[in-house]
Amino acid sequence: MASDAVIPLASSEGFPVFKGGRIGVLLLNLGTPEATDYLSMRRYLKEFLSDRRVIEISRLIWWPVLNLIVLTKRPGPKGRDYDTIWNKELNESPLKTTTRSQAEKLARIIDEGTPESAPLITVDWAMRYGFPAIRDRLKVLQDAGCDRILLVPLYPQYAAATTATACDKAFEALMAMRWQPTIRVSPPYYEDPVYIEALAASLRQSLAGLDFEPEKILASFHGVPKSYVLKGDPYRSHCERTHTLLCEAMGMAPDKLMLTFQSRFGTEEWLRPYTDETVIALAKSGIKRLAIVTPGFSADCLETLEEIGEENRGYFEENGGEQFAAIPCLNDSPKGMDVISHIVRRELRGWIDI
Ligand SMILES: C=CC1=C(C)c2cc3[nH]c(cc4nc(cc5[nH]c(cc1n2)c(C)c5CCC(=O)O)C(CCC(=O)O)=C4C)c(C)c3C=C
Ligand SMILES: [Fe+2]
Ligand SMILES: [Fe+2]
Repeated sequence: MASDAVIPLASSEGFPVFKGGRIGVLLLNLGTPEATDYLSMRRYLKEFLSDRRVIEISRLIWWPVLNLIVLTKRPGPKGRDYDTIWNKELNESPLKTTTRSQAEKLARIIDEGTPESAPLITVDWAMRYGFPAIRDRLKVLQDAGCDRILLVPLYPQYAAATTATACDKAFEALMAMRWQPTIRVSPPYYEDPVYIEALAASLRQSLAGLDFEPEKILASFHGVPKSYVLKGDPYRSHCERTHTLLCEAMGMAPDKLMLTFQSRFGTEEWLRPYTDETVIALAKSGIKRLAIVTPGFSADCLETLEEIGEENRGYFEENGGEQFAAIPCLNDSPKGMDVISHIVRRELRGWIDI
């Protein structure tokens, strides 16, 4: 997507010609393995779980646990989980396919909506872990003449383990640059009316397409250890706010559209209520029809397609539940693209009005 068109800056003889005048928009997401085999999975998990923003416990304790236990035991079974959701056509994970498509569609929206300013904007995408690497795509944008870059972390709710680490990685790359592009970072959008309306519209549409009416709906967000929030991470408050606004937009009480947290890792206590325990408790209490929506994920991924769509479906059915639906994320749907393009347009203001 990076265009070759650059704007050379005038330069006296004997000095380099600089390229500038363009604006880059870099969509950022978490990252994903390159393949599902043991070594690819190990490489991905090693990078991910070596991040101090993700695992905050002392390195003295974590290093042996990671290298001797986690990276020995986890790559195999997790690779098999990824196998069940893998995009076989493109031979990549769904997170990559969707993030690329979001960037391509955003470029088209900018192109079609604003023909005069569009040639000045280059849209690209990168992953915090794995590829395309943030450092490499920043370089591509700079080489394309982008002297101003908007970073767009695709996390509606801020967490140090996601948003901050993506920014850290971008600023780490900037540390090595003599001529740094000017950087803006788009804020978390957990209460943005465009996001809430998109979630509500997508949930309404998905519910209308089901052949059953759920008795309960879970709004399941990725968890973090409770200690991270106690130390000052606003993540839980952001999730609560999204949940409250979604309940209002849907006209549903919070005990009908319930807030839960998924994807626990390790032995520490994570944010509660846990999604899996809630699913089991609801099934055991006689609930027969359940739907789960995952508003914290901008794109479907392992955590939604496999953990919710397969694992939690299994828990529900094994414990007496009968009908289950995993509601798709906003992804690159028209509503999903409304959210991303709305944020990008707003955050570019002052640089360029599109
Ligand atoms: C162990 C600590 C982890 C924290 C803290 C954490 C926070 C966090 N993660 C996401 C979004 C995603 N996580 C994904 C996968 C995933 N997450 C962890 C661990 C933590 N996440 C691991 C080890 C994995 C890999 C799979 C596994 O081994 O279980 C994904 C999916 C990526 C994909 O390829 O599909 C996403 C997305 C958020 C939003 C978040 C904190 C708010
Ligand atoms: Fe995660
Ligand atoms: Fe998971």
